[in-house]
Amino acid sequence: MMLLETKKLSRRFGGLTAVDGVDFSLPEGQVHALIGPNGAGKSTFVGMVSGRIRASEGEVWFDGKNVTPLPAHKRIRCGMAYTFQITAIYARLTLFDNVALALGSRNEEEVQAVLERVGLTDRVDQIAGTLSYGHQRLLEIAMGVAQNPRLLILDEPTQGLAESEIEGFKKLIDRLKADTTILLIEHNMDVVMSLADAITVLETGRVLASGAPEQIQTDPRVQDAYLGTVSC
Ligand SMILES: Nc1ncnc2c1ncn2[C@@H]1O[C@H](COP(=O)(O)OP(=O)(O)OP(=O)(O)O)[C@@H](O)[C@H]1O
Repeated sequence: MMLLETKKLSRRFGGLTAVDGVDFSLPEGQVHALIGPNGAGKSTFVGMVSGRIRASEGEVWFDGKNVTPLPAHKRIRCGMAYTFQITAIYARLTLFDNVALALGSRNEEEVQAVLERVGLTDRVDQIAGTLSYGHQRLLEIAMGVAQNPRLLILDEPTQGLAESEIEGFKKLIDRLKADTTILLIEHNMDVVMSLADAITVLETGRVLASGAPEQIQTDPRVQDAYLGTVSC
């Protein structure tokens, strides 16, 4: 069954159509990467999926229900979680408090179990703002997985990470995908190719191509528009 579907989803900002009639489906259990050049509409698309941005037209279906009219907090209750391009942690609070807030519980075992999933257990009492940038991003993912989501949306999770942290991130996604369907906006093609079961390429708000990584990598339209490889 499809966990997430969008039907002719569009968003206009004044005269600009940022997302233009996107049909998209994501089966349960998949890691699906959304790629495309800057301004292609990726963040606007996931904003409409999560309910932070209102759709101009079209529908979002989640777990067999039309969630288009639901505000973001109700979609979270349905099982969606997301992290943003910019980190959204409580910088003055400890890791424990950050995760406890996301969990809605101060149960020590539960908080530790969440931190364990992202490999931050040894920093439970540290003030979040003093973490390295890479660790702050991991904490943010921890706050997303704390809700045990059916769908985890990650908007450019590796942006600003060091090479060594990116390797750790790939292992983290490998572990998380056993329990969670993942929609990943990502610019790093190495990360996309090693993690994604399927890829959708957006260009000027439209789906340029969608399919398995091998298919996308060799698609001449994608190479021309995005991957920058010369094709004959
Ligand atoms: N609130 C807004 N008001 C006006 N225009 C907007 C707004 N949000 C996005 N846009 C425009 O919509 C288009 C798509 O933007 P969006 O951020 O969704 O692209 P993106 O693919 O996520 O880009 P990037 O990779 O740079 O994050 C861009 O032309 C952008 O300038």
